[in-house]
Amino acid sequence: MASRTFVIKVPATSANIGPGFDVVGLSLSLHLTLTVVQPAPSNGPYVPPLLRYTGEGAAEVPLDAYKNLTTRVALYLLRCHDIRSFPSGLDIHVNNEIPFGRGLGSSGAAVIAGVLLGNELGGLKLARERLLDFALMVERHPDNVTAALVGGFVGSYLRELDVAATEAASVPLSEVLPEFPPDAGEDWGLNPPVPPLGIGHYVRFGWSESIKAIAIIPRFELSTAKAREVLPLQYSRKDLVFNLQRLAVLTTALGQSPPDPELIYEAMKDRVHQPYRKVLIPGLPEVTSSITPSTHPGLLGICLSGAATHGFEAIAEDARAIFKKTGVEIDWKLLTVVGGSVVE
Ligand SMILES: Nc1ncnc2c1ncn2[C@@H]1O[C@H](COP(=O)(O)OP(=O)(O)OP(=O)(O)O)[C@@H](O)[C@H]1O
Ligand SMILES: N[C@@H](CCO)C(=O)O
Repeated sequence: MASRTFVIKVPATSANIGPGFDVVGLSLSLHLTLTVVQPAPSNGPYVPPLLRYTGEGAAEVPLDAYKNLTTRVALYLLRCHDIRSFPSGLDIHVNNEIPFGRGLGSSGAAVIAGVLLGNELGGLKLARERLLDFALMVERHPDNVTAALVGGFVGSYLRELDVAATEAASVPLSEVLPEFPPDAGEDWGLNPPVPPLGIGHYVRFGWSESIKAIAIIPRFELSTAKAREVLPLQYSRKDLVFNLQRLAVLTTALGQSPPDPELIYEAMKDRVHQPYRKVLIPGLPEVTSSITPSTHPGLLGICLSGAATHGFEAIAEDARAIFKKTGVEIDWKLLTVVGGSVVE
């Protein structure tokens, strides 16, 4: 095999879109891009991968391929297919536009980049559905990873697995992606847990081209793990029905042209996660209640992330002013909905 270069491009995502907690996701126009040079096989000594990284997170992300999330996921895929190590002399340049821990799916993108990388390096030719199984062994809620893989406005569910498959899919993350000792090199890791078939299933909804996303990005990180810790384990029937009613309307309403602001604004309300997360994001309740389609024409809905057709700057600047009162500085970006991951 001759030396080859390929590029993996994975979009950012926003999950939940209000009421669709752990169900819906949207791929957005910021990207994690890997440029990979895979040299022709040679008989020389084994050369470990060289990982270089620019952009968001460059100062904190590990550059050891046995510790970095993307390359560990790639290695997991390879080991599940009896390929014990990265090919010799691999050169990976990562350029990342997705800020970490700000609700734009940076970890989901890193995981999807990893499954696509493993698939390419091993020549595995796995179908998208199977790649999703591997991603779901690492990131266990499907909304971000599915939207990052397939692109667009996507709804997904995790299939109810039989007992053996449930056990196989529930192994601790430390067994799926163990911490590699620095010098583990080629011999590490026997029998990684192979994902059951068909864990996640999805459908793509329509998305009206006139709708853009205003990502309001606080200048602090909030890890998904922390944001999940504050959620209750049980909900009332009233709150459950509140969300189901809105989600059912929202999935179609966002695909209609022209979009109906009153319908969408109400359909983006949520009682499952946002009310509990307001303690972690001061200013959120005021932003979601005081910026409305009547005060800000063009606004369609606002959630932990928001959507509009026009009037973007006024919406974002008013959100900035509200957050500022609570001591939170923000940046904002106008993003479009883009296609899924590509390998070129
Ligand atoms: N490109 C990357 N390469 C390596 N590790 C990454 C990369 N992107 C994210 N990570 C890891 O994922 C962590 C962030 O994940 P987390 O799930 O907390 O937030 P998020 O994915 O940005 O937000 P959310 O899931 O709420 O949309 C980072 O701190 C880092 O450890
Ligand atoms: N649905 C998840 C997405 C975060 O990545 C959550 O809200 O915790």
